[in-house]
Amino acid sequence: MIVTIDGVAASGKSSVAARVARELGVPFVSSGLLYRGVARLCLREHVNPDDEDALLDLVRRCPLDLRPREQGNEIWCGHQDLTGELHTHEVDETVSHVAKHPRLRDWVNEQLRHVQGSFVVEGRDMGTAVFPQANAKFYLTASPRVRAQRRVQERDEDIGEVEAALRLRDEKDAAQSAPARDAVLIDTSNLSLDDVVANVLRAVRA
Ligand SMILES: Nc1ncnc2c1ncn2[C@@H]1O[C@H](COP(=O)(O)OP(=O)(O)O)[C@@H](O)[C@H]1O
Ligand SMILES: Nc1ccn([C@@H]2O[C@H](COP(=O)(O)OP(=O)(O)O)[C@@H](O)[C@H]2O)c(=O)n1
Repeated sequence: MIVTIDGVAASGKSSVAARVARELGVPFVSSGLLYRGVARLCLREHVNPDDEDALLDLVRRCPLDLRPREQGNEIWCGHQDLTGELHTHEVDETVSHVAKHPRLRDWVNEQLRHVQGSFVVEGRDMGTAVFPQANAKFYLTASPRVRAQRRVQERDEDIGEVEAALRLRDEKDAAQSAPARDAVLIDTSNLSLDDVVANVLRAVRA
């Protein structure tokens, strides 16, 4: 069984995916971490994120390994764990540049299609481009203000700046962020995490 949870930045995708996967007893997979991993490598190796050929060369030289773990996904590059370096301001600013290239997206999607068995997968285009055959699909949204409030609880940053950055990333990610026609849309603005998880599980089990 494959369950896809797509949605805009900070709408709750990874938190919901982790909880739903635990309830179903299956792994969860965070596709955004592969894009974040490429962005991290770009920054480290001083590669231009707008140069698709250079990005493809980079992932050939430093292949990234996405490891689904119950407590959270990990990204490794050879023997190096990059997981702790993926949610920085710099990576947030770079990642949408990396994610706009079709051949780089094909490379990411190929990694994701290697995942076997049942799983919950979250991102932007999991229910559309990558797993159109999924058994259940969800698309999470929330107002930019609410999403910014949730982010500042995790990181000590200015709420206005966080909201502006989220809106900008939504714009840059718009091309790959359309909900699947058969996805259940959930506006999480006025829902608790428990409510969202309960809604998703109810629909999956129906
Ligand atoms: N419905 C919700 N109500 C309250 N807080 C939530 C809700 N959904 C997510 N959160 C919190 O918002 C933050 C961002 O959620 P996260 O799962 O990281 O979003 P995404 O994966 O979409 O970026 C997390 O701290 C999470 O606990
Ligand atoms: N399936 C996906 C997942 C992420 N992404 C890109 O990767 C970035 C980071 O995704 P993420 O899911 O880790 O980010 P948040 O939504 O958690 O902020 C997004 O802003 C997109 O640019 C994508 O294009 N397609």
